[in-house]
Amino acid sequence: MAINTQDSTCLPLQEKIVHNNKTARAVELVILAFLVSMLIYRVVSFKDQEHSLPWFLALLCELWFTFIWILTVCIKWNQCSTKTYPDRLLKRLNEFEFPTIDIFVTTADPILEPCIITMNTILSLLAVDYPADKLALYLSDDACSPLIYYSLVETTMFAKLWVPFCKKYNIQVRAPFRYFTSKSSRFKDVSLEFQHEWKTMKNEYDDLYNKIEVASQRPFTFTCDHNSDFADFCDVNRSDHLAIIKVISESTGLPHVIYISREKNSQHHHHYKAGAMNVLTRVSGVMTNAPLMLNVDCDMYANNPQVFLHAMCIVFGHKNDQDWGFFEFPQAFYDGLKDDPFGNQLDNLYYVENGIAALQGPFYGGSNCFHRRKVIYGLSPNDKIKNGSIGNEDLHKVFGNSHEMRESAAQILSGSNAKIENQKSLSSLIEAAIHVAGCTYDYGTDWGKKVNVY
Ligand SMILES: O=c1ccn([C@@H]2O[C@H](COP(=O)(O)OP(=O)(O)O[C@H]3O[C@H](CO)[C@@H](O)[C@H](O)[C@H]3O)[C@@H](O)[C@H]2O)c(=O)[nH]1
Ligand SMILES: [Mn+2]
Repeated sequence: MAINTQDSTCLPLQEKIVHNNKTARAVELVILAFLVSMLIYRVVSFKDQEHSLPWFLALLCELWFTFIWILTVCIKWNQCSTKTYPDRLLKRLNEFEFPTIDIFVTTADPILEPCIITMNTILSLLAVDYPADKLALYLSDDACSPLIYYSLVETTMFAKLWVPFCKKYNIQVRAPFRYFTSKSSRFKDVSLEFQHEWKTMKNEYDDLYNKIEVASQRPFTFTCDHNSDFADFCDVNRSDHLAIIKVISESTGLPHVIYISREKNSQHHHHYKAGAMNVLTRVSGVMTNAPLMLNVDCDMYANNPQVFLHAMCIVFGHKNDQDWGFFEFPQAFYDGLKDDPFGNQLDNLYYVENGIAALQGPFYGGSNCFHRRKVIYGLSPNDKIKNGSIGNEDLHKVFGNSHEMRESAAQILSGSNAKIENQKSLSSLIEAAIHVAGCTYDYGTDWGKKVNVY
C-alpha cells in the first residue's frame, strides 16, 4: 500500500514566497560597485581640484543619488507573494470552526457611485463560499438616500435567488453585471436545467436592474406616513440628520444585511470614509461583534467566490497570533486597455508593495482588508486581557458611554468567542446601534486616538 507522504495535515495553509532574481541582483551589484568607485574617486581626488566647490557639490549630488538608489534596490531586491491553499483548509477544518466576519461596504452617493454597481458589490459578497450564518453585511450610506435603501431591499430579495443559483452551479463570477456579460456565462455543454435556471436568473436580474435604473433617473418618491418603511427618510437632509439603521435580512439563509446611515450634523465633521468605518466598527460591535472585519469600497466586487476561504488560510495558517493584525487582497481592474498604456492596472504600485512586503509587511491600502477587531480596539495581535480585569471606568473612557458597546468590546478584548448568534435578535439592538452611530459618540473617548481603523 502506498504511503501518503503528502499528508495534507502537514502541508502549510499559506506560504510567503520570496522570488529573487539572481541576474537582476548581479546587475545591481555591478552598479553598486560603479557607484562606490565613483564616490571614492571624488573623495580621493578632492585635494587636487582647482574648482573644489563644484567638485564638492557633485559629490553631494552623487551621495544623494546613491542613497536613493539603495532605497530603490531594497524594494527591488526581493519580490514577495503569498500563496494560500483553500483545499487543504477544507480538509483540515470544519466550517463551524470558522470565525464570524462583519463585512463593511461604504457608499457616499447613489448617482456618483451608481447604485447598481454598489448592489453588485453586495451580491458578490453575499454569495461567497462561506457559511452564511457567520457573515453580516453592513452597508454604510453617507448620502442617507432612500434610493440606496430601496435598492438594498430589492437586492436582498434578488439575493435569495442569486446566492443559491451561484452555489448550486459553482458560478465563478458572482457579481451579476459581470457574470451576465462575460463569455463564461454562455451555454456550452450545459444541462437543460441550468439553461432554464440561467434564463430565469437573467430575467430576475434584468428586473432588478430596471427597477434601480428607473428609480435612479428621477427624484425618488415614496409615501411619508409613519407606517411606511421609508418614514425615516422623510424630509431628510443628507448632511444633517439622525442615524438610521435598518435590519433588512436576519437569519434567512443569507448573511445578515443591515443598512446604516450614520448621524450627520453640520456642526461636526464627518471625516468621510474614516468616519464611516469608525461608525461601522461600533455598530457592528453592538450588533454582531465578529472578531474579523472586512471593508470593501462600493465599486469593487469579489472576483473569486473562495476569497473568504483564502482569507481563512491566513487566519489558520499562522501559528502565532502576532504574525498578523490585518491582511488585504490586491485590487484588480476589469476591462483594462491592452498593454495598459496609462498604467491603470497599478502594476508599478504592486511591484513596490510586493517589494515592501518582502522586507517587512504590506502597507495598508484602505480596502479589501480583513482586520482583527481587537487590533482596531488597541490590542496587539497576540495580547488578550483577562476577562473582568479591565474596569468599567477604563472601558468607558476608551469605548464611550454605551453599555452594549462596552460589553461587546470587553468580550473582544478578552478573546472570548464572540458569536454572531448573539442571543438577542438584531432588530432588538437597533436602539443601541443608533446610539453608537451618533456623530458625537466618540467625543472624549479614545476613538480616533487609540481605537480606530484610520
Ligand atoms: O464621505 C465619504 C467618502 C467616501 N466614502 C467611501 O469611501 C470609499 C472610497 O472612496 P473613493 O472616493 O472611491 O476613494 P478612492 O480614491 O477610489 O479609494 C482609494 O483611496 C481611499 C483613501 O483615500 C481608500 O480608503 C480606498 O479604499 C482606496 O480604494 C468609497 O466606497 C466611498 O463610497 C464614504 O463612505 N464616505
Ligand atoms: Mn474608489
